[in-house]
Amino acid sequence: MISSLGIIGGGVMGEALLARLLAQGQVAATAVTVSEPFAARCEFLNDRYGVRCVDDNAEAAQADWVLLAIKPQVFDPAVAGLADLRSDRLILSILAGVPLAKLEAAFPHEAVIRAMPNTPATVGAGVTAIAAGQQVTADQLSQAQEFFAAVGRVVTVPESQLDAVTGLSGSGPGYVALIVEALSDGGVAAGLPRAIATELAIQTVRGTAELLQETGWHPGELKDRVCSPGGTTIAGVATLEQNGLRSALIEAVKAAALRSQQLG
Ligand SMILES: NC(=O)C1=CN([C@@H]2O[C@H](COP(=O)(O)OP(=O)(O)OC[C@H]3O[C@@H](n4cnc5c(N)ncnc54)[C@H](OP(=O)(O)O)[C@@H]3O)[C@@H](O)[C@H]2O)C=CC1
Ligand SMILES: O=C(O)[C@@H]1CCC=N1
Repeated sequence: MISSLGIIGGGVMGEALLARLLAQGQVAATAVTVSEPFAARCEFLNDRYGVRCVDDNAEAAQADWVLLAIKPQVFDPAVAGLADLRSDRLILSILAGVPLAKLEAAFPHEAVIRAMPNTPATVGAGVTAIAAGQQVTADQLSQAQEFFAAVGRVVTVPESQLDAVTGLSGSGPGYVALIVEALSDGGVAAGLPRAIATELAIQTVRGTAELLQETGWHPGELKDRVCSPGGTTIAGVATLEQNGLRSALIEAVKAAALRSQQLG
């Protein structure tokens, strides 16, 4: 159980993590302080989750655990003055691109973890990659793994891989949402009602992911199993290849990884 948690930035990801940590009993609402400049948002978080929400980052940063969930672009002003408040906190950052060196320079006396979760965290189906800073003990690393396990799977990676993680799984839900929307559009173009087309698209993506995960099949093997000789799927696959689906996705991950580097 987390003794006290401060969340700096009560936006999409701050709320996603908060909601799941509360639901999993990893922290009590009375032990959480969120700092968030947007008053209406603060009121919402307070009403919905029973946590204290303030517009002063220094208040949230008094906690034993501090989760940085602000945009990378406001990192410097958001953490200014927070280093000297305490010297024994565990600092967790989910900021895209911001490297451990910069985080450790901002919190020089403390253990810092850089992490990259993703939005399916909202429903406990996320995946988070984490990398530990120089002052993190084995105990703190396993506590951080448990923290992010509240929102899905956790992998530990060298920090050098975190921008690539950001390009793939951090940003990936955006790509998959686009794919689902396009599949639904295709269904509508082929004559389906929109609601049915979207339901079929979502369940197809979900079922395919579950099948791959449960069987451990290589994705190519699954593709081969779906393609009947001279059938429908190979006609669709050939069209995807002509239109560059694979290279579009590869380039998307590379572009997002590069952008993550630039944000740091
Ligand atoms: N969205 C995603 O899928 C993922 C995001 N991330 C990372 O998580 C972080 C947060 O992203 P996300 O939740 O999407 O962003 P949001 O914009 O939804 O959340 C950031 C929150 O921080 C608030 N804020 C702005 N300035 C300050 C400040 N100086 N002090 C305290 N709070 C401030 C914002 O308020 P206001 O709106 O009023 O400006 C906003 O509510 C980013 O660093 C991002 O890289 C990581 C993984 C996935
Ligand atoms: O788009 C972004 O910058 C953030 C980081 C990963 C997902 N969303």
